[in-house]
Order: sequence, then structure tokens, then C-alpha cells
Amino acid sequence: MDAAPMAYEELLRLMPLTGAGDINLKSTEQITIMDQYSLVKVIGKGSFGRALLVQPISEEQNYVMKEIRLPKIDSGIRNSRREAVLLSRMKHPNIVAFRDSFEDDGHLYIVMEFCSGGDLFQRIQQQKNVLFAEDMILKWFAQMCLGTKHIHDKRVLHRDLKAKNIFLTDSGTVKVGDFGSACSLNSAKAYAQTYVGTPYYVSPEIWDNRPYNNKRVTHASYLLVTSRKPVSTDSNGAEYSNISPTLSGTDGGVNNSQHSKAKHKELVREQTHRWRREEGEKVAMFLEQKSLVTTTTTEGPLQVEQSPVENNSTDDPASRKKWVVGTCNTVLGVLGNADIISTGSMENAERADLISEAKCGEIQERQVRKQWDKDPPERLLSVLEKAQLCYGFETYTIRRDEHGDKVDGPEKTITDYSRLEPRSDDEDTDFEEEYSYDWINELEKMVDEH
Ligand SMILES: Nc1ncnc2c1ncn2[C@@H]1O[C@H](COP(=O)(O)OP(=O)(O)OP(=O)(O)O)[C@@H](O)[C@H]1O
Repeated sequence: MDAAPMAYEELLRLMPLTGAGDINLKSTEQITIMDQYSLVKVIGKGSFGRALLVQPISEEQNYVMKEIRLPKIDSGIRNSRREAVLLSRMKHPNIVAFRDSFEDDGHLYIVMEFCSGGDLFQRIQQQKNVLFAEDMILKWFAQMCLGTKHIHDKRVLHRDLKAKNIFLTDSGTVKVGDFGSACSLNSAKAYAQTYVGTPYYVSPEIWDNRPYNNKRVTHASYLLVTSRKPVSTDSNGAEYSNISPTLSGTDGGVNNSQHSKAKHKELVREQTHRWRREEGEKVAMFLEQKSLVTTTTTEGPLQVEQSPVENNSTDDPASRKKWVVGTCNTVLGVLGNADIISTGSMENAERADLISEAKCGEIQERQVRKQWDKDPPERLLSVLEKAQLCYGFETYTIRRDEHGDKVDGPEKTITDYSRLEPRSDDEDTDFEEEYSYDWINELEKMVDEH
């Protein structure tokens, strides 16, 4: 049954492009950017158009306006509009907030929150291979999970969770963005059937043409922790490169003094030493939500197999045994055993010293330290201690299919009627109050719910 596209059509018909600011393009109206927004600057170019920094007339705040060329064919137009529709359904402090969307002169415009810290990919590049502080990684990772959970709760699959699509605000909050590849599911148990995404971040199962789960937030996290891309596209995509986070290009140029270079090397040496193979495996299991199994006993690359939980047809007792041995049930258990959250490799002051020399990391580090003064890592750690891996992340099973961009599911079609209800101005703008957002509290609630 081709139920999901119908649901999507229905959604579009009922709500062609309704934005928080209620600027709807009616056929007789001509809305130009300059009627409503003034252009501050062009901040980038994507494959489908430009990203503009704009300011609404009579407002001080800046927003990003994505200008997307609408294709000529109907299905292409529908796909472009999907980004606006799905983004508009999200409302969470860890997701880039939708403001408005409209069409004009063959273009679709999506107006959204401006994340002045840029994207995580840029941020990682600015580090020039200097590892992030572990507490910062932990904080970002937890926020990515919260944002992703919200997306899944809304029965949406992002399908392109990668560092370039994770944004940072000037207060250091992480926001999932770019819903250009997202799709909507009919029900919590629905199956999507088409692969879209970015090759490096594709789950190994997709490369293998096997059923797969959407866990790509974990791939972005891998990059965050190791500064390396998770999957080699030149190895048929079936293997992960060794997860041991040895850094490459250690004399990256951020630290100009001999002193800081030596410190940097010392840090890298320590990290390399600490990340023994078995520790890497545990982290790999965590990052892949237990869908990684190592089959090699040598130092070679990790072989990836399907999770035994879902792999009923090829149930291999040997690999099942590997799962049982050493498997931790709590997030903290896995992280703790993996030694990834230890901050013992350098004195805090030394690390702060090192990072403060990396120009671009300076502000972030200060902010994180400030944040931890208020919310000591212990609180987060105690939340993670309670968090069961199997409950912490609800996932959807996705099947790959050659036959088009469809989603399907065993339950009857559900339209997100909540999206059609009128919303108050307060609701539409409360993402601006992110400073008061207690994300650890949110995480605690999530864990307690289960
Ligand atoms: N909400 C945002 N806040 C801050 N910067 C943003 C925001 N959205 C996009 N950008 C930046 O604008 C630039 C263009 O983004 P866009 O999403 O249009 O394309 P892309 O991600 O570079 O490529 P692709 O078309 O493959 O997605 C990127 O540098 C991105 O970091």
C-alpha cells in the first residue's frame, strides 16, 4: 500500500506552506524577500541554492533564509517543499527552529533560526586536530541525542545526520538542522524504503543492501570524538576504518608556539595509548548502539555485522556470544569502560591553556566551563548511569528499496494534525530563550520515563 505519500500529499494540501509568521503565498500575491526581510549577507551555497543571513523588517534578530531553486517537475517541487514542512513540525531547543516559508519566482524560501556558531564540521576543522574536551563532547552528544529523539518522536527520519548538519549557537548549544533529506513515517513502527544521505555517514548495513536502522547521529558523534570520518567509501562501504582515534596531521598550525605543539603531541600520544583496541570496540558498540560487532582479533579494521537483535535469519551463535560478553546496558557503563569520559589525561588548567590557544575554540571552551560550573558533569553522568541503552534511543527499522521514495508501515496512515493547529506567538519564538533551557533536566525526564 502506498499510504505514506498520500498522507504527505494530504498534509501539503491542507497546509501548503504555513509558517510561524503566517506569510502564506497565495497565487495572487507576490512576496519578495525585500518586502519582509532585509538581506544582511550571503553565508553559503548549498547544492540546491543559497543560504542568506536576513533580518525581518522591524526586528533586530538575524535569521537564515535558505533559498532553494524549485525544480520544474511536480515531484521535485514536492520534495523541496518537504524540507519546509518537516522542519516546521519540529519544536525543540536542540533543533534549528523554523520561522517561516514561502515561495516566490521559482524559489522556495525557508526562514529559520540563525546558529551563529556555524556547523559542527566547520567547528571540528577549526580545532585543527586538537581534541575537544571530553565534557564538551559529552554535552554535544547528549544534545544531539535529544534533538534526534524529538525528530523520531515526530515520526520523522532525518536521514542525513552529519557534522555539517549539526549547528552551534553562540551559547554553545547544539542544534540539528537541514531537513533536506528527511522523510515522514506513518507510524512508530513504519518502514522507510529508500536510501538518501551522504556516503561517508551511511550505515554499513545500507552499503550491504541489508535492512538498516537510522543511527546516523552516532556517526556524527564518531567524527566529533575522533576527528575522522566513520566509513571509508572506497572499501565498498562495508568496513569501518579502525576506530582507535589516532589523530592525523598533528602539526596542524593552530598552536604556533613550540610549547603548545609539544603539549598537543603529548595529548595525542596519551590518547593513542589510552585507546586500546578493546576500548575502541566498546565505544564502537556504543556509537553504533550495539550494531557493531568485531569479528577480527587482529589490529585490523573493524568488521561490521548486523545487530543480532534484528538478525534472526542469520543467527550465528558465535557472534551472539561476542555480544553477551562485555556488553554494558547503561550508557555510562559503556562510556565509562571505554575510558572516553575520563578527563585525567591532562590537568584541566593545562588543557584549558592548550585550547585557549586555538583561536576559534576559545569562546566555546569558556562557555562550556561556565556551563559545567552551573551543572557539574556529575549530574549528567548520574543521568547516563541510569539510561538503558535499549531505551535511550528509539529507532526505526528502514528497508532499502529501489522503487522510489516511499515510506510505508503496518499501521494505518496518521496525519500530524497537531501541526495544523494554530500556535501562539510565544510558542513560535520560545527557542530564543535557550539560555534557560535545562537540557540535563530534559535528559533526566527522558531516562525516568523509561
Ligand atoms: N541555521 C543555520 N545557521 C547558521 N548557518 C547555517 C544555517 N543553515 C545553514 N547554514 C550554513 O549555510 C551554508 C549553506 O548551507 P546549506 O544547508 O544551504 O548547504 P550545505 O549544507 O553546505 O550543502 P548541502 O546542499 O549539501 O546541504 C553552510 O555553511 C551552513 O553551515
